[in-house]
Amino acid sequence: MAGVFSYESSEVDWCEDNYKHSENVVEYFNTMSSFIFFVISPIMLYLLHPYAKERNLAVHLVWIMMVFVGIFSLYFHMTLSFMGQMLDELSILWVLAICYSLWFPRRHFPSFVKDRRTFSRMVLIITVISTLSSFVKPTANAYALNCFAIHILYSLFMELRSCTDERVLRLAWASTGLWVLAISCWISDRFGCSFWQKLNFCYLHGIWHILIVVATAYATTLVAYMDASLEIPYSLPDLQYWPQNKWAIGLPYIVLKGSTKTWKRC
Ligand SMILES: CCCCCCCC/C=C\CCCCCCCC(=O)N[C@@H](CO)[C@H](O)/C=C/CCCCCCCCCCCCC
Ligand SMILES: [Ca+2]
Ligand SMILES: [Zn+2]
Repeated sequence: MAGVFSYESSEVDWCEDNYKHSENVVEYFNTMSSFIFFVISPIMLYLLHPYAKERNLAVHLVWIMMVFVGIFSLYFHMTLSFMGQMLDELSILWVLAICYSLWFPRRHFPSFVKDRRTFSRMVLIITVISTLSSFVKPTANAYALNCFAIHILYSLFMELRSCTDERVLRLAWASTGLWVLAISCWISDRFGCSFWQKLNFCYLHGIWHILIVVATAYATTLVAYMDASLEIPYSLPDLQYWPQNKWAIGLPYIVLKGSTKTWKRC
């Protein structure tokens, strides 16, 4: 049992040289780049709060869980232990499960699913089964997780086919572009390591951490905005960027320009 916590007990080893900068930290840059989760998550919790308050406070679970993904990612790269690998991957699986439960469009529910509560229960059962199956062939987990991104992209494409709103389309392209950059770094670190070692540049997995967190911020705001337009249209959701809306770069978030439920009752 103690073996699963021991340094380098995972079968996965990223391109960055081990113990290059510290004898206690296996992959120094990959470990340090995990701090990006602790920077972006509180900002997103703050920016999404007006939408979460109006729609459902459970929305905050996404970025609370992202803090845990950051903690486990840091622990994994610091030790390359089997336990670190499983915690890192399983926390991502549960973030995905929360996103699907909250935001998967109702009209694409399977015919036997009547409402979101039943859909969330179905997602919960599938996630528990997937959690148990992840121990069968742990080296396949990361590939399975990346397949969800393909499904998210496909669902977004289907949803946005008829969309003409410039700001929404721009956010969708930005999220997709960031994800393409991120996954290129992940794949290149995995399969092109000897090339990057010759160039003495083995930091692509750390760069993936930074890009995927920003891609997640973009994608979660995009799906939350589409959800708000459908489920709470009276609140007149709009897209803005933090810290400076004029530049239309930075972190996207939702402002509610209309009345809230409470006001409506008065
Ligand atoms: C209707 C659903 C809407 C979903 C919106 C977006 C949901 C984002 C969900 C998860 C966040 C992923 C956080 C990634 C953390 C990375 C930690 C890490 O680097 N782990 C590696 C080991 O250190 C491990 O090898 C990585 C495994 C692959 C993870 C795949 C994550 C899929 C991310 C999906 C992002 C979607 C972006 C879509 C853009 C249009
Ligand atoms: Ca390494
Ligand atoms: Zn990582």
